[in-house]
Amino acid sequence: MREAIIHGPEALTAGAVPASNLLPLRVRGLCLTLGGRRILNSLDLDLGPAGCTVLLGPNGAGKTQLLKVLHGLLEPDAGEVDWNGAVPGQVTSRQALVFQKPVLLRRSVAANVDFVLKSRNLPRARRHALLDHVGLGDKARQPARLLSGGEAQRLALARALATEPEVLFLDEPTASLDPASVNRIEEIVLKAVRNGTRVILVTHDIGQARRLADEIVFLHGGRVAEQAAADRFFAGPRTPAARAHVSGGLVL
Ligand SMILES: Nc1ncnc2c1ncn2[C@@H]1O[C@H](COP(=O)(O)OP(=O)(O)OP(=O)(O)O)[C@@H](O)[C@H]1O
Repeated sequence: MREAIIHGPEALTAGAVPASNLLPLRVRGLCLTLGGRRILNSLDLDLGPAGCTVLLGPNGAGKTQLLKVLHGLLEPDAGEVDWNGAVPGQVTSRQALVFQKPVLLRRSVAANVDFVLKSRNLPRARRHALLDHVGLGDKARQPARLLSGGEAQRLALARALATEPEVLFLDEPTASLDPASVNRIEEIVLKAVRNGTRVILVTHDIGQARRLADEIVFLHGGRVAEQAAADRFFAGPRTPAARAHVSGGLVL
């Protein structure tokens, strides 16, 4: 388990957010059908107030679709999503979602951040600190389309952090990045968690899950098959599907 969340001077310089009022999250009986197939099947989930929850599960388990439903981008067929008394559509602006393939404007790095700041009526002066925070301070004038994959992902994170989200959803933020880029992004994520942002992250990288997670949620068959503190989970998953997944086996 990582160290406790710090609300200290570092938090003030790196875009601290106050402890979220959006948690706890309570999900009951969530059902989602896409293309005639049941993706989420009476899924129940409870998330506590702080830290980093990592969603694990085989390809097609429904991790991305679950993030979209929690963030209010997809309407479920049935079930209840309760962000501490609010439905997803009411709280989308207090959350941010970063996709595996970041969606960036075909403008400069700086303009990408400015766009988000302006849309939220936040001071443009914050841009400098945000780009420094993600290690892109020297690339502000560069067109975003010329960034490497890791740099583009860090710009996407800067844009997400610019809104000071209470909840940050990250969908495979380091897929296909080299180890140095993975490290840099993990550092940014850890800082966000320390600063009080509630992080919900999808990954297939078991090492990353061990490094970042306070808690693991394992999805299988459209449901939460297992949920446990990360230490407990990695000491020995209790379900056969999670055991197979962690050990690299085929999950049926
Ligand atoms: N618009 C759609 N229409 C039909 N099926 C869809 C649609 N979007 C997603 N799906 C299906 O929903 C299932 C769950 O998709 P999802 O992307 O949530 O999986 P995942 O757990 O994130 O997988 P991966 O680990 O491969 O990213 C997949 O079988 C996918 O093909």
